[in-house]
Amino acid sequence: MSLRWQPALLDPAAGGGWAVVHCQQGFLRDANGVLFPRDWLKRLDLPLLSEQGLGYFDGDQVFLMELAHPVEVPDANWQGLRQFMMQDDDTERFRMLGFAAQIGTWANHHRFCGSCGNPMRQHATERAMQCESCGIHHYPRISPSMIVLVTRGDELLLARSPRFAPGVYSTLAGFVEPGESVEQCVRREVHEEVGVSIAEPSYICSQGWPFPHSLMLGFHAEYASGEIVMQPEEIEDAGWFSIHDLPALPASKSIARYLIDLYLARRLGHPEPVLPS
Ligand SMILES: NC(=O)c1ccc[n+]([C@@H]2O[C@H](COP(=O)([O-])OP(=O)(O)OC[C@H]3O[C@@H](n4cnc5c(N)ncnc54)[C@H](O)[C@@H]3O)[C@@H](O)[C@H]2O)c1
Ligand SMILES: [Mg+2]
Ligand SMILES: [Zn+2]
Repeated sequence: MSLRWQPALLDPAAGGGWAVVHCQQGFLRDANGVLFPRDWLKRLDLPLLSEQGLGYFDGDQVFLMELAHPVEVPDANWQGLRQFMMQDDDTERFRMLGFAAQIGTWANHHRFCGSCGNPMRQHATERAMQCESCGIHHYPRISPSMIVLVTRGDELLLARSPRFAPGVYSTLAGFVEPGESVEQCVRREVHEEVGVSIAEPSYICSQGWPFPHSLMLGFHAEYASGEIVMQPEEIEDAGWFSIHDLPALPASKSIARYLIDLYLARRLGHPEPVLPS
């Protein structure tokens, strides 16, 4: 099956095509969706920070207009990326918007060179920003992060961050630090966040996660030793939950939920879930 959304490097100097409009607050949408005729948008007085060629949706060229702040457009409103994820059954559209949000945020944050302070411009043949003065390149930022389901037989170790929706418990996650392997990160983060030690973690699968630019590397690990000691600030509550009595869980499109559902399916002999790509 061919995918409806295909990223590609398009020249923003060319006219025509469709555009999504993004700023820190989300995407512009109207009754027709998130794609607007690009030439029509160009006639509006938009606070444009950057314009990027993104790729093809259903074979049509799609560009991104990254704005400094949200503006009022008649019969349109702004919607955050998380809302699209929660509402959208159209996973291809969410993939496009996740890509657009990451490229937009990156382009916004690389308008000036971090080395010499001069303006940056888009590289002609690569997805990169290049300094006009010192020549340094900046590629889109991706942050590798581990996510792990720790289990003890029929029990799952789940935790709450103060950022979660009320009542929701999830698997443990954390950013990989320079110089460490993902497996070392799994052990370190589990120890930092809940104080327990684990057996050798096994890799399950990965998921690009555009909040804001993570690559989630998903693991399973059996508990080895130690009592739960919660990390102040990061972890609001943590505990062992029976597979027969689980709390509210993360959104079904997340790898966190997939790792939990996969363990339950294997434990209970049910069909295995599929992680939405
Ligand atoms: N897809 C999923 O199912 C899922 C589930 C949980 C978490 N996540 C994602 O995993 C990532 C990491 O999880 P976490 O928030 O628990 O991380 P974490 O445990 O490492 O702690 C977060 C803290 O790390 C620091 N931080 C922020 N960005 C960083 C970076 N790029 N590198 C190093 N440190 C940074 C900040 O102080 C932040 O408050 C986040 O992007 C989060 O959105 C995804
Ligand atoms: Mg964490
Ligand atoms: Zn420079």
